[in-house]
Amino acid sequence: MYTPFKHEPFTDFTVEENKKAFEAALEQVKGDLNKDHDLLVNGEHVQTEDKIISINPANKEEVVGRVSKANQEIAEEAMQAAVTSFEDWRKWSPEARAGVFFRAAAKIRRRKHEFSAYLVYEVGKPWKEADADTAEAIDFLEYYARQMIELGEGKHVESREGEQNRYIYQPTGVAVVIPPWNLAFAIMAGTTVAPLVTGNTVLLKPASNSPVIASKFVEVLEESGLPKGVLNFVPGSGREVGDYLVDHPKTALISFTGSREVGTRIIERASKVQPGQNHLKQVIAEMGGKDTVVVDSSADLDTAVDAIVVSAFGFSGQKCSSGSRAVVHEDVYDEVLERVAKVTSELSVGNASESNVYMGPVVDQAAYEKIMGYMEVGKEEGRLVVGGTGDDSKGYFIQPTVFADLDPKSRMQQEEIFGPVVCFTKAKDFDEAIEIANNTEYGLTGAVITEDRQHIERAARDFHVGNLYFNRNCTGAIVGYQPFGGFKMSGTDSKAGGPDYLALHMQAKTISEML
Ligand SMILES: NC(=O)c1ccc[n+]([C@@H]2O[C@H](COP(=O)([O-])OP(=O)(O)OC[C@H]3O[C@@H](n4cnc5c(N)ncnc54)[C@H](O)[C@@H]3O)[C@@H](O)[C@H]2O)c1
Ligand SMILES: N[C@@H](CCC=O)C(=O)O
Repeated sequence: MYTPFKHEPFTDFTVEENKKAFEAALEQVKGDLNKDHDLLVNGEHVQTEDKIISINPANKEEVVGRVSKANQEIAEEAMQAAVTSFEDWRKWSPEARAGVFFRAAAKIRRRKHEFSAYLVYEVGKPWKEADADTAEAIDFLEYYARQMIELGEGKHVESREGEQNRYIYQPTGVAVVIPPWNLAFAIMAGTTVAPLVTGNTVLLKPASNSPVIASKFVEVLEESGLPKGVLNFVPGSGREVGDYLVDHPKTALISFTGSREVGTRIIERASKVQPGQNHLKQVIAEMGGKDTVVVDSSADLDTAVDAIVVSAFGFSGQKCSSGSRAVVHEDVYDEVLERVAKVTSELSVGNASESNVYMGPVVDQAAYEKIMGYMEVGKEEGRLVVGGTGDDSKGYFIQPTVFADLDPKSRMQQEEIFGPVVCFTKAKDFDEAIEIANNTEYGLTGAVITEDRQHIERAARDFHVGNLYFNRNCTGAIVGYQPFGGFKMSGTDSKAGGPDYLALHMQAKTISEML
């Protein structure tokens, strides 16, 4: 028997004991940096000459780890292992499979700060963000394992005289999992565990900015009793290994989370039937966002300011759920803008390993240059209110930035910047605010700050996003409470951490038996 699902609590770092424990974990992990990490192919640890060098974005000199890189030959071996091991793994009972992930969750919980410390070093997450990322990873393991047990019997369909009917779920086959670097633990773990616990075998190709945390997770799954070949770890270039696996005729399912550009490319490639392929590939693709916080004239302005700041600058705006647009009713526009600018100018930016830092670096040089490029666009299209500067001499630090008076159709209000930048646009009334909010190609998250019940109902009906929040920020979905996934170009609306998610990794089978 298993206990009911319970969320992993966040750590309160104002408690001295917790702060000390986290400092100790940072110290311990620092001593473990710059080590080699292997591939995992058919249960064998494999090292290659060619490595992904994972760097601390807060300190370019610091190597977090050196991760062996797969090529197409190794990817092929891993694919064969996944195909072979599927025949046994798919027959494991849901309880037996779930048991592996309950054990893994327990191991991660015991070493929670250690995993979070890796996130601090590898992707520059401030303590609280790193802790939340690890907690969400544990939640995904616990939640999906329980869900699989519940789905194990299938769902009820009617039988009738002389005929017994059943409706059961069976795994799809070999899954290729391609996660992003930003929720480097939670999304990587969640998208890996969902296909595994449902009986598929997996090839995990981690993001090149976060292969070390992925390698640590794979180690835990190995120690938790996953049979050889069921999970294969194949870090490598997206274009080389990613394309090879996406195109492979034995690939049955692709679970991708990342940018719109790569996601739509994967959907297109996966739709092409390859020689020797006699099935259609299923694709889950969760992609970018251009998320809006709408502030109504009736809004509580303290709530509005907090919602805009947290949405825009949490993890330096590097979340698909980041609120990079503020659409504010003209009656309160000037006041909200002034107050957001003040709070923004006081946010601390620095090395994420320091406890009091609100915003760490952005993830790498390419991200730094892209975001700094948008600063110039913003100055041309709107008015720079605060921030706009960066420093990449030691790490990739960018000041939190507010632009005002943007045209809703401007590039700043349409393109995903994925950095610490929020752009204000004025709306003459609530209808116009919702129209502006909807007017992007994305449809992932949104928030509305209002005290008006009719406006709540209007937005609930017409604000076209997968995750809509009232009177709070638009980030931080919690497993089981806020199943997460977007509409339009934000993805295939596969709600991660929700009751329908596992079914996307399985095929439903109807069985009818004459009695
Ligand atoms: N909707 C969501 O749930 C969600 C969650 C997190 C991040 N995101 C989005 O992810 C993006 C940021 O993440 P990113 O920079 O890692 O995205 P990305 O698209 O650059 O990379 C995502 C993954 O795809 C791989 N990849 C790159 N090229 C590939 C190819 N040709 N074939 C196969 N795989 C390839 C990368 O190595 C990485 O593992 C943002 O757009 C963000 O909004 C979306
Ligand atoms: N699920 C996360 C966002 C994932 C994308 O980066 C949130 O709700 O903030």
